[in-house]
Amino acid sequence: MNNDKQTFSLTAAKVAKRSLIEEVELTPKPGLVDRSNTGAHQDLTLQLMTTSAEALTDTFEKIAFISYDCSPSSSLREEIAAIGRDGEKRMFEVTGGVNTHKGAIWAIGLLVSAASMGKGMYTVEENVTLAGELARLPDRYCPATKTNGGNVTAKYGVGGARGEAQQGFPHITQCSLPMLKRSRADGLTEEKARLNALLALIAHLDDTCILHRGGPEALSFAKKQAALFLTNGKIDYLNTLDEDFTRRNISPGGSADLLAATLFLDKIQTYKTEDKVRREYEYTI
Ligand SMILES: CC(C)(COP(=O)(O)OP(=O)(O)OC[C@H]1O[C@@H](n2cnc3c(N)ncnc32)[C@H](O[C@H]2O[C@H](COP(=O)(O)OP(=O)(O)OP(=O)(O)O)[C@@H](O)[C@H]2O)[C@@H]1O)[C@@H](O)C(=O)NCCC(=O)NCCS
Ligand SMILES: Nc1ncnc2[nH]cnc12
Repeated sequence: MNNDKQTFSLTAAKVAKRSLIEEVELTPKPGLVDRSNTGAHQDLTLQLMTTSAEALTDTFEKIAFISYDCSPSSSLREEIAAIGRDGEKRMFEVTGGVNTHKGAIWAIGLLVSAASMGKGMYTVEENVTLAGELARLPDRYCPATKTNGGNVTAKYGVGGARGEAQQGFPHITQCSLPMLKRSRADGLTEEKARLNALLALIAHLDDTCILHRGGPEALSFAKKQAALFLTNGKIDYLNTLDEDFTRRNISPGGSADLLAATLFLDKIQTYKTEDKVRREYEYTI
């Protein structure tokens, strides 16, 4: 039993880290850091994002470990929040104060917890439902600090990262995951399937990162351009979008986080079926 708990916790953490790295390496992404450029960011690099992802493995492992075979409860919510905040601290330490993965720690942290509650056996629907339940529980120790997301959610009446989780990640279940699966079923490469999934998120998400930088006009521009890409589907068009987003200082950082969360959910599904040797080999990287 303890062995299973340790194995799953380590596996979930490695899957989480890998999902973060796959997200940042996916290229070309509009306005975001990728293998070609740093998009609309002056303080982020591919190396910094990778270092940040690697430093977070331990956070995800701890979250999985304390959640294993549990049910959502106020005490679990508060324990996870404390580990998540330590993770944010670690992220800021290794990045020299740059916010690389705050939204991802939140979203993937909750999903790691849910997956671990089900010992890796739950479906995507069960995982997002439990993660949502956990996110709706109060956290008495949440500091009342002002955040970019907090400012724009109040100003424009959008749900932001907190709302997305509390509603059970509707943009993952209704946009990115179906798009990822449909694109694979249509025979597209894995890279193109992931780009489609990202653009499906950008086309629909009220991303507080975009709102904070450019207000509703920037958000509406990003959504329209992403929807256009999904109808025309040409990779070249993504390079044009990358230039446009970067020039306008648009960064769909929330969509990037949710893409990583989508990849996590997609991969963790195979835990129950994959043979152990292959799994341990694959998740070592
Ligand atoms: C619930 C929290 C995530 C806190 O949320 P809040 O909205 O108050 O805080 P923010 O600091 O603004 O972080 C939210 C980040 O979430 C991403 N995001 C945005 N919109 C959405 C959305 N609709 N759905 C899901 N996720 C979304 C986004 O992350 C990306 O942007 C980050 C860069 O943002 P920022 O620092 O603002 O950067 P710049 O634009 O460059 O700003 P300046 O330089 O101009 O200042 C980057 O991380 C991207 O990945 C949002 O930024 C959560 O933190 C919380 O409450 N935690 C407590 C601990 C806890 O309970 N944990 C439990 C689970 S572990
Ligand atoms: N690839 C990326 N570029 C910029 N911000 C991000 N936040 C999460 N992933 C990101």
